[in-house]
Amino acid sequence: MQNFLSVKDAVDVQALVKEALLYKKTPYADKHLGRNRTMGLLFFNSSLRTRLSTQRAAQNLGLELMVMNVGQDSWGLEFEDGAIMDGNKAEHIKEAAPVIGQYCDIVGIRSFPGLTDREEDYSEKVISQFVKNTGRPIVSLESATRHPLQSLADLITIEELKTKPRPKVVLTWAPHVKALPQAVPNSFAEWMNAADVDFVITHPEGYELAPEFAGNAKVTHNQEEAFKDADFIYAKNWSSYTQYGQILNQDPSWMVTMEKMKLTNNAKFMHCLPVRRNIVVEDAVLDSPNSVVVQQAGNRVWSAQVVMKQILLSII
Ligand SMILES: CCC[C@H](NC(=O)CCC(=O)O)C(=O)O
Ligand SMILES: NC(=O)OP(=O)(O)O
Repeated sequence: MQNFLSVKDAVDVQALVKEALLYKKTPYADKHLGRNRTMGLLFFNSSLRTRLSTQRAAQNLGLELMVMNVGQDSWGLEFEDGAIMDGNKAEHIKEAAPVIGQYCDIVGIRSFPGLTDREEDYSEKVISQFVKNTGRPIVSLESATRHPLQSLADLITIEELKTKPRPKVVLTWAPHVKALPQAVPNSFAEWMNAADVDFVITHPEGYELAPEFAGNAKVTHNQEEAFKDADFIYAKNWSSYTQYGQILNQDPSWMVTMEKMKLTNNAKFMHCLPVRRNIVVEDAVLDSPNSVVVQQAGNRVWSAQVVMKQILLSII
């Protein structure tokens, strides 16, 4: 595995899930693998789960770690080719990336989209410049359009909790107070489309995901219809892709409630976190035994660990 940017970097998704579940039973089985190797984690944006789970996974593999908040701990970075750097950015990615590659054997990058220029965001300008200039394997810690470590953890959770060979999995849009990226739903959709599940996406009009991500999913604007007989409900807010970065709808009737969960087949409730209680989902659902958001977050360790193992095997 050269980089981990999307589901396309997972040669065998089911094998990756099985390896991750094995790590869950034997977390220190490969404690030697990362000896004398260093992983750098660069955050352009906030994080709790990704920051901590990736560090834990690295420790389980014997990797040394460096963590940096780009722009706060380090210099502001310029990504424009040919830029005349007379503003507030002191360093160009063409220097920063190869220098980071001098210190780290693997580099993780979190960089959210700007949500103003769709072409720029969907060209994955930031992470692709790190791939081009670092000279080391790059692991996405959530990029402008995807969050693969989250999606792998989501699939691990569904695999360990499903009660039938092909569960019905519903990705539902929910309201939010801010314009959020499409990265988590995009990524969840492409991993579900690569898995053996009955996948349904439900959202109000105007929130269609890019076709490359929605793939063959069934899409409906009728949330109650989507919830019927569902085995997993995955809630997430995202801003419009078609009217890029816009909040078109904050209709509270799309919030996930116990009443809606009663339409399902005793479904488990999933969310990547952080979640806005009583905006995205009501307290009663999150506080119910059907919420698996903490177990799901715990699986981020095994998701990161199995990916880092594959990357280490490609560089040793
Ligand atoms: C893992 C999710 C990260 C991010 N979430 C947020 O930015 C939520 C911020 C908020 O609720 O204020 C997102 O939606 O992509
Ligand atoms: N789900 C997730 O990636 O959480 P953080 O943004 O806290 O890392």
